[in-house]
Amino acid sequence: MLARAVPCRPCRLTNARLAHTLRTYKEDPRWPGWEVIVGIEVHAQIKSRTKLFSDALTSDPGVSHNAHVSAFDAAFPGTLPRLNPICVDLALRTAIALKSDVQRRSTFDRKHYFYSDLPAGYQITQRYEPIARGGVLHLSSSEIAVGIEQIQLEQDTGKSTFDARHRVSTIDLSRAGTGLMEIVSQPDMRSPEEAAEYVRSLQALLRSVGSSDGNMEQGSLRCDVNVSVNKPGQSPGTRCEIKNLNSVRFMMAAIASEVFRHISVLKSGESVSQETRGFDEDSGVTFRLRSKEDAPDYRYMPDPNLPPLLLDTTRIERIREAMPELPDETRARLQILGLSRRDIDVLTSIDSGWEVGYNGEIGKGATAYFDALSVGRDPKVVVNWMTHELLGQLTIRRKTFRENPLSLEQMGSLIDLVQNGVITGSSGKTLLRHMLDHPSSEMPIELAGQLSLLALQEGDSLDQLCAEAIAALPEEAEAVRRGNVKVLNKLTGRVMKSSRGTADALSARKALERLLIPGGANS
Ligand SMILES: Nc1ncnc2c1ncn2[C@@H]1O[C@H](COP(=O)(O)OP(=O)(O)OP(=O)(O)O)[C@@H](O)[C@H]1O
Ligand SMILES: [Mg+2]
Ligand SMILES: [Mg+2]
Repeated sequence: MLARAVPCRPCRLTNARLAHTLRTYKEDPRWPGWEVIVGIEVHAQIKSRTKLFSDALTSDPGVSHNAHVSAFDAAFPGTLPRLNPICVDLALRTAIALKSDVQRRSTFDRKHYFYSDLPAGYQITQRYEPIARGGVLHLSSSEIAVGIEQIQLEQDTGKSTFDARHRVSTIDLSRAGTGLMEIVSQPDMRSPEEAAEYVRSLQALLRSVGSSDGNMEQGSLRCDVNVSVNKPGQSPGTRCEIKNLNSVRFMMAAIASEVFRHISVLKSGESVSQETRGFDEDSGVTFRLRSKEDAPDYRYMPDPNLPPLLLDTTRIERIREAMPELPDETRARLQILGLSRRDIDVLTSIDSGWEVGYNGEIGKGATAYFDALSVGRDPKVVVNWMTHELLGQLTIRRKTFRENPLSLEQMGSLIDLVQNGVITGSSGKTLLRHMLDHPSSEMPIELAGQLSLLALQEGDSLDQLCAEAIAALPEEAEAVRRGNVKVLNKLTGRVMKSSRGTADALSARKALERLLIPGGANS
């Protein structure tokens, strides 16, 4: 019975995982008669100021070569690792957010291989006893839950670059030793789209807990994708692993290309052999790196310099209590406020920096900005201004939300001016564009005055504009006088145009009626 399923080691089958295994097969028109299974290993760089086992600073992309390297990162003999507690705390935040089972005792192993960007000749990882096991990630825009197999801490490598012109390889150790979390999923995805959704949901989750900035383009999140193909109802096929995919788009293309390759191998009567493959971004196909037979022997062994990591309940509970709101909780809350799914998608997917920093302080995130703006204001009005106007105008200017120059006070006051009829909606938009083009600390009300954008109230100046419109369009005015009120729209349009949007359409229409139809309803 499902509810009684007992977790088993080493990969704990949670109830969610078991329930998911029972997912019904849905035919995909791209590959009718075949079922696709995808499991993903994500390497996420831990957002810590210093490295996993040394005091050297972690680096942003673009930092000069070998700028941040300690003697330990360069594998000087006699240097010893010292575990960075911040990296552990951030991995714990991730584990708790993924409902993973934090292990009270975990250990570190050496994975040996020879490569020029790995000065020690081994990488420290957690092969046998990872920091967390099990867990689940609910995909944001579907009902699907993907099981998590385990989360392990490990070191990143350096970077080697081959300069073909000068025929030299350069080694940059600034990245060497940066903390990574390897998050291994269960094979629970069934299409390239679900894989993409998994990665995006995971990115959102990591950002919300502040444990990684999860940026694939900048290399702070990298994916290895495992793909297999089987006939529906049969057991899973042999998996091939595609290494080091650095964009969601390429990952989807790599999965599709691999699925077609497996199908053609199987159709030709042969069997798929387990391989590690790469993805060629130009041709859009995967290529063989090595087969299972020539897989390297990593000679795993416990690292003798690192004692087991023992975590007491107090430390785990302290972190659990300080957990910020998670993306699915945010979505549920925004839904209750009456926001549409589309608006929620936009708001929560904006690359806006830190929703919540490591110390729990609110950053300049889009949802935090929205939350602060909607205090005392209609959330639907606020989200409209944010998603349609502010984001729209930022996008036109090729700016991200991080570069939004409008303070909360300025944006809030702009919304209030429009809501209270001090400026019209169209003047509000003009003002917003002006404030984006000329960032300053001036408040919108002052700027509206300087730019003559204050709404024309009913009275002399509006009447003046109406009189001018009547003089400019005598035939239309006559038609209205004869009772054809439809033509009022044209005259109203004229007034709006000459007022440069500062006239309110309804007031202008009323004023025109009063001037043209004496004794009419509005006189
Ligand atoms: N039949 C399958 N089809 C697709 N994916 C699978 C299948 N079986 C397992 N997987 C996925 O393969 C991945 C295996 O990752 P794991 O880190 O455990 O081992 P590995 O790839 O052998 O080791 P390494 O970390 O050295 O790459 C998991 O994400 C798992 O979900
Ligand atoms: Mg792995
Ligand atoms: Mg792997």
